[in-house]
Amino acid sequence: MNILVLNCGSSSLKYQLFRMPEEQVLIRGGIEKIGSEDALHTYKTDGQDGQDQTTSQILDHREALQQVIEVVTHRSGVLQSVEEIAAVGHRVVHGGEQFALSSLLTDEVKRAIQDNVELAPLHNPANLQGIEAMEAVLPGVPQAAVFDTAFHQSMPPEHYLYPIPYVLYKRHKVRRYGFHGTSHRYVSSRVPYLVHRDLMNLKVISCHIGNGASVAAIQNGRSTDTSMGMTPLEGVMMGTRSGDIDPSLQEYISRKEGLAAAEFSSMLNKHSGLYGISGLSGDMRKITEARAKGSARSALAFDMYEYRIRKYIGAYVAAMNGVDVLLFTAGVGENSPLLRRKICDNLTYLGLELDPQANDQGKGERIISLPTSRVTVCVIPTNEELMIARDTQVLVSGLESWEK
Ligand SMILES: Nc1ncnc2c1ncn2[C@@H]1O[C@H](COP(=O)(O)OP(=O)(O)O)[C@@H](O)[C@H]1O
Ligand SMILES: CC(=O)OP(=O)(O)O
Ligand SMILES: [Mg+2]
Repeated sequence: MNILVLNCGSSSLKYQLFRMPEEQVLIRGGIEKIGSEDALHTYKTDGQDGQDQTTSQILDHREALQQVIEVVTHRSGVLQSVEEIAAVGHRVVHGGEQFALSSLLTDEVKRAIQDNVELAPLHNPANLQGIEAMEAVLPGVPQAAVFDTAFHQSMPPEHYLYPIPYVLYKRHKVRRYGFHGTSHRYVSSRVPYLVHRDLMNLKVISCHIGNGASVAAIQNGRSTDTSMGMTPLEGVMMGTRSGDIDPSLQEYISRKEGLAAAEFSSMLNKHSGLYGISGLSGDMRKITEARAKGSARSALAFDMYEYRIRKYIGAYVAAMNGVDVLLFTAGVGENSPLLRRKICDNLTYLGLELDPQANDQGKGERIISLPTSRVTVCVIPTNEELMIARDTQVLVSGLESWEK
């Protein structure tokens, strides 16, 4: 069975086509700058060394998906026709309180995603566009939604409520939801394979450090707390997002700078974080390079970023009354030995002993602490797309009309 997995952003789209249950990736690709004259589509088929790319005018997600289907079924030679796509799985960022699990897409589920647009205005509209465009391009093909928020629905109320008037939760669902759940679920599910212990008896702190970044406390296999909140802005410092700030800054800065609410929100989401402090970039590779060349502002940005992640780790050790496994994942977490070392060098009070060689030189899924360490530190490359393909396979296999 071939399953197409889609991650639709506001101006981008990432996709992978899986052959299931073998879990073989037949083709992976992405389109950037959707809505412009020079949208860029890059893709790579299984076994191919380099990657192919084309630029063309792509005005919306429907056109983008038509091009994906055209590449998958014709240009790349991966499939012969669209008939060979058995199901589609979508990353949906905000599922609100309705979804603790992935779900087949029905009109009711789509309405629920629409209802949550207000809670994730940057993400959910693009996810819905992708779903509707796919319905038009592949009518009748079953589709599933896999929610970033679902894994964190296990948080208890004392962790997910804000200490503000309770009526706001009742009236408007103002609470913490948490994100990157598909990634935290995937990487924590890999822990038993690495440490040979039962996840049900482990306290795990999972650091998903990519463009967006979040830390999760996972106890007995379930998320008990996580750093992102009602939106993906709360928590640690990120590439361009501030993470936690004093809420009074809004009133003060808006008055001083004459900013409207939307402008203030845009400042926190797009002009803050590593980018805001360094004045250079939100990309950790550029910050690391500039820091090495002596840029004081990039060094400051790096130190703040590391410190704010470490504070959350400390908080979650306290929250769970201990930690057995500390794991790093996503673009920065997987690829920055420097960040991992700086974090771990300041956690020795936990009895944590990093293995410098394994941290610097190893590749892929691995333990990077010494055998004597009281906390096992791991790097586990995330694979949200595989998780989405697996959930979609399970969901469509249960369909009565299922014939493929
Ligand atoms: N070798 C590396 N060293 C440090 N940071 C890296 C490296 N490779 C990628 N990154 C960082 O990973 C981030 C992107 O992470 P990713 O998980 O792909 O994000 P997203 O899925 O949110 O777009 C960027 O900030 C990028 O700089
Ligand atoms: C929810 C979220 O922050 O996602 P991303 O890291 O892909 O921006
Ligand atoms: Mg990501």
